[in-house]
Parts: sequence; C-alpha cells; structure tokens
Amino acid sequence: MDNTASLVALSQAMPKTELHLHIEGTFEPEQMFAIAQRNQVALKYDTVDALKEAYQFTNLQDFLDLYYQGMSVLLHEADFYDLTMAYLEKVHSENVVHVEIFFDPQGHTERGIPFEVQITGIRRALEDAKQRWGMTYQLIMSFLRHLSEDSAFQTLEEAKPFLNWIDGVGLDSSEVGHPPEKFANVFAACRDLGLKITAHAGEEGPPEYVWQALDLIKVQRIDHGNRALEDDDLVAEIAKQQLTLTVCPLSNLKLCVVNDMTEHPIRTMLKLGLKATVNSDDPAYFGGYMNDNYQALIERTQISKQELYQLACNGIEGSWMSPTDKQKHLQQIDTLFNQ
Ligand code: HPA
Ligand SMILES: [Zn+2]
Repeated sequence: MDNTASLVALSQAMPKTELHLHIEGTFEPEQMFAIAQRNQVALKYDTVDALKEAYQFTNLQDFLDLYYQGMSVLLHEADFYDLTMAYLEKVHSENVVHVEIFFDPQGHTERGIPFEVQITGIRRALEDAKQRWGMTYQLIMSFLRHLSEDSAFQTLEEAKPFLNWIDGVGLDSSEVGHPPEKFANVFAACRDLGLKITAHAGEEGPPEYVWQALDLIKVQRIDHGNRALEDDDLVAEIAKQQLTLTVCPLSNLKLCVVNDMTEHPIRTMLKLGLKATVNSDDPAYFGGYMNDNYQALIERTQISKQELYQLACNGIEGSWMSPTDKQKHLQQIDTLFNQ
C-alpha cells in the first residue's frame, strides 16, 4: 500500500470521536422524503435529486436556509429517534466510539414542536446506541444566534425539566452580525447550572468574535475557530488555555471557508500547538461523514502519520467523555499506530 492508502486505512480503523455534529444536519435526502411522506408534509423539492442539486452553497447562510427547511418535516418523537439512529448506525460502522451531538431546540419549538418531543427521541436513540455498541455520548443544546437572547432564555426554561439529560450548551446559526456578546447573560446562567460551554466562533466571524467566546461566554471548546489564525495573540491564548478546536474540513470546503482542501489550515493549527480535531458538522449536506473528512485531509493536505495520530488523540482528549474511557481509547490508538 502506498502511504496515502495506508493512512486512510489507519484513519478508518482508529477509534474516533465526533465533537461537532448537528443532528439536524445528518438528515439525508432519502430519509427526509420518507419522513415528509409519513407526516404528509410537502417539501419544496419534487425529488431527492432535485434537493441534492440545491446543495451548492457559497456561504453559511445559503446552507442554513436549506437546513431549516429540511428539519421542518420533523414532527414526532419517532422522527427525532429515526434521524438520530440513522446517524449513529452510520458512524458506528466507521469506528466512531463517542459522539457529542448538537440539537437546535429553537428550530423546532418555533414550529410548535415541544422541547420534550425533540429531546426524548434524540436521547432514546443515543441510549439504544450505548446499549447496543457501548457508544458513549454527550448531548449539547445550541442556541440559535440569529434569534434574541430572550428567546435563548426561554429555551433554557424549557430545558430545565431535562437538565440531567443535557451535558452542554452551544451557539450556532448565522455568525456575522450576531457576536457572542449578545448571549453573555444566558451563557452565564448556563454556567451557573453546571452546563459545559462551547460556541461556534471564527467560522465566518472575525477574531474578535473568538475573543468574545473566550472572555464573555467562557467557552471550554471552540467550534470551527478558523479565523482565530488571523490574530497571533488569540492563537497564543487558545494554545495557553489548551482549548480544543472542533474543525470541520468538508464543511469548510462546502461553505467556502476554504477555497480548496489543499489550503485547509488544520496542519497549521497543529504546528501552532492548537488542539485541532476532525469533525463532520452537517454530513448529509457537506458530502461526508467522519471517514470522508479524514480521507479528504489525507489525500489533499499531505498529512503525516504523526499528525493523524495527533488528531486522533486530540479527539479523545478534547471530548467530554470520562477519564477512564479516555485512557482506554488513547491506549487503543497507541496500539494501532505502533503496529
Ligand atoms: O456550520 C454551522 N455553522 C453555524 N451554524 C450551523 N448550524 C448547523 N451547522 C452550522
Ligand atoms: Zn457547526
């Protein structure tokens, strides 16, 4: 095997974590049409192919417009279960051993779907995957940043009966024009409740937004973080705090955050001492799950075996799994890379 093929094989075999995944972004067109039909709701596209053809984005907002349309066919607990289980089956087949998934409660409550319906279906699938395969998980609810902080507070109220099912809180949707400072108070309330904190920052937004995520939201992780590289002091601070970046290569390509995969900054991040990880973001929309993301990096950025090892370990270390599980998976990675 040549080096590229052997690294791809290694990336497929190694135990992986997914730390940046929107469950609504795993909605494959075929499943979307099936659930739409089951629920007797109309989609804007006549066929699966017509929908797939629309997946050509020039920026984040282009994608979000379709993403919110797609999720609007989810009505019942079973819909959320089926969506989540299809994703978990897929990544289980790719040796993903631990998932930390976002859901967007406001994307559903705004349409009249109660918080309880959403979280019950998602959690039931996560629990089934745990029973079946020993897959561990964390569940993260995300606030939609294009909505108000009041709406985020309202969502936090709705979440309160389910807090023992919720591990963390995130911030997603349209970044530019909606800086983290807009949500400083609601994240303070979340921290007081003992929730872990992460936020999308520096995907399209400037380094200033990443500073705000650190200083005002007090994130324990940064989702994306690409534009942090424009500010040396910020890079130094992220390295000092040992914050994990949940980087999403195929997402970055599809949303034109990078022009070409050969220009992806993940190796630069590693060289700068940043704890970059590989994740799939919205795999049904961006053309690939975990293994595809690794394969694209290996084939297009000349990643070394040492860098692949670092990415794998960063994924375990930057996750919110138990210390015992971390040790177990780090040992498995060591064994695999030393064969
Ligand atoms: O990549 C993303 N960025 C911001 N919001 C999102 N919501 C789903 N995916 C994304
Ligand atoms: Zn995301």
